Amino acid sequence: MDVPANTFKRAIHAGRQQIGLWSSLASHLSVEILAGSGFDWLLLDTEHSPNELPQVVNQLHAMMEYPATQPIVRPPVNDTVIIKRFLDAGVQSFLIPMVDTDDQAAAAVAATRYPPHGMRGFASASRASRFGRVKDYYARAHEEICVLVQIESRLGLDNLDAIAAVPGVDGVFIGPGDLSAALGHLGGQGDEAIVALIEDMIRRIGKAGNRAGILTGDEALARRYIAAGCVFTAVGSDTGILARGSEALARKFRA
Ligand SMILES: O=C(O)C(=O)C[C@H](O)[C@@H](O)CO
Repeated sequence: MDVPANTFKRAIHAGRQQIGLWSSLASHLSVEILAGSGFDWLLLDTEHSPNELPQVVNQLHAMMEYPATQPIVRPPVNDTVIIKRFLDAGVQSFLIPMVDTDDQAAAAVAATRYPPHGMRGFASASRASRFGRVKDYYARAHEEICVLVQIESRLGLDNLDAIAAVPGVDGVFIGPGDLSAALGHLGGQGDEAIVALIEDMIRRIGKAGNRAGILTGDEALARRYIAAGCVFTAVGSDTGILARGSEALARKFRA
């Protein structure tokens, strides 16, 4: 058995646009429904969602029938122990929140590497190695692990170029909500000043030889960011689709 291929990592390194969706419902059933919808990736959020490791394992199982849609897990924090547990559970792509410096980005990469290249703890037979059935797992696991880091603070913005240059960082995601809040535009992800800044950040990430990502539920903004060079683009969320879609249906039958 081979190390499972990370088609998302390979696609963004090849510059192929990857369209994704945010999943915060913490449900393996909703994840299974979304995995068959045609997205390239699903973000399984454990930062802003009551979503814990056992549930994420069930969500990974639910996605296995749809290999064209790749899971990306966002841990609640940039923490070696938490990342280790998700790695052992079989997570191969991470979105690490609130990365402010190149050192923090390097620490996130190191958390996914076995010694001597990092400090990932050794598990003899975890789901990641398919319980020992992937024979060269320890030597090759890093090839199929994708580390995406989030810039979403003023300090992160100041350190953008240094963060984008960190070896092992496969992508730089811009967190529009937290970044706009940090810059005095709380709730203003769509303010033109913020949109223009994000477009410039996307271009800077590309110039640094890295790959930019973003989340926006606004179709026009998503297309602007893709035009600016965004490579992995989340275009909505399960909670948003459910809330707005159910409201629209209810309104159809209200007097
Ligand atoms: O800062 C942001 O915006 C993000 O990182 C995305 C949000 O956390 C996500 O919950 C969508 O609102």
